[in-house]
Amino acid sequence: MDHRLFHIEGLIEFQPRIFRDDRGYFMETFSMKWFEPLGLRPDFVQDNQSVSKKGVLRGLHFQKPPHAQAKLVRVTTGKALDIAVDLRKESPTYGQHVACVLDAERQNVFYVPEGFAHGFVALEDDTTFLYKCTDFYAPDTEGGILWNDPSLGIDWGIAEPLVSPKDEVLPTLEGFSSPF
Ligand SMILES: Cc1cn([C@H]2C[C@H](O)[C@@H](COP(=O)(O)OP(=O)(O)O[C@H]3O[C@H](C)C(=O)[C@H](O)[C@H]3O)O2)c(=O)[nH]c1=O
Repeated sequence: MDHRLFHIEGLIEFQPRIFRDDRGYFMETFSMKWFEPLGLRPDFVQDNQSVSKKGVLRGLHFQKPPHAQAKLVRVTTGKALDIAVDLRKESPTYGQHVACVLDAERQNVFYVPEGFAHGFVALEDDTTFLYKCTDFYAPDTEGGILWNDPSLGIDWGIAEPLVSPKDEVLPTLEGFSSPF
């Protein structure tokens, strides 16, 4: 299992091995063996799936403690630009982000620990986004950051994404008090 770390501590991109043959392909899409050598053992309790048209942007979301979620995200059809923003108050990279392109060709997988706002924009139609979460859905604890907050400096690669009304009114980082 190849993996890549980033300048923001805790974020990991995994590249599972894809066994292709004349039938198609086989791959392991998650294994705790990816995490144990890194000293991690995330307790995933819920799987989610969404399908998005090209240009749909979902995020930047998080759940507040005690229902904060670490996520393991991947794309099984289409392509997405995935974004994780560090909201850990004590982190030297607070407010910084990592962008990771997820696509059905590479079948790469991105791990986002607790303490991050997470979102993605679909770069192709019918982008199927799957993710494992380490806590259950807790709508009363949902929070978020505005996707185009200038202070984040995120290049989403799409000028006018399709954003839900709920996401369009999320707060900017300025004046935001992180719960992490
Ligand atoms: C997240 C979630 C939602 N729902 C229901 C609530 C709504 O009636 C409906 C759509 O929810 P929402 O518009 O919040 O879906 P997204 O905008 O894709 O939200 C996700 O967007 C970004 C990418 C994330 O990382 C989060 O996991 C998640 O917030 O599904 C559930 O029943 N369970 C859930 O875990």
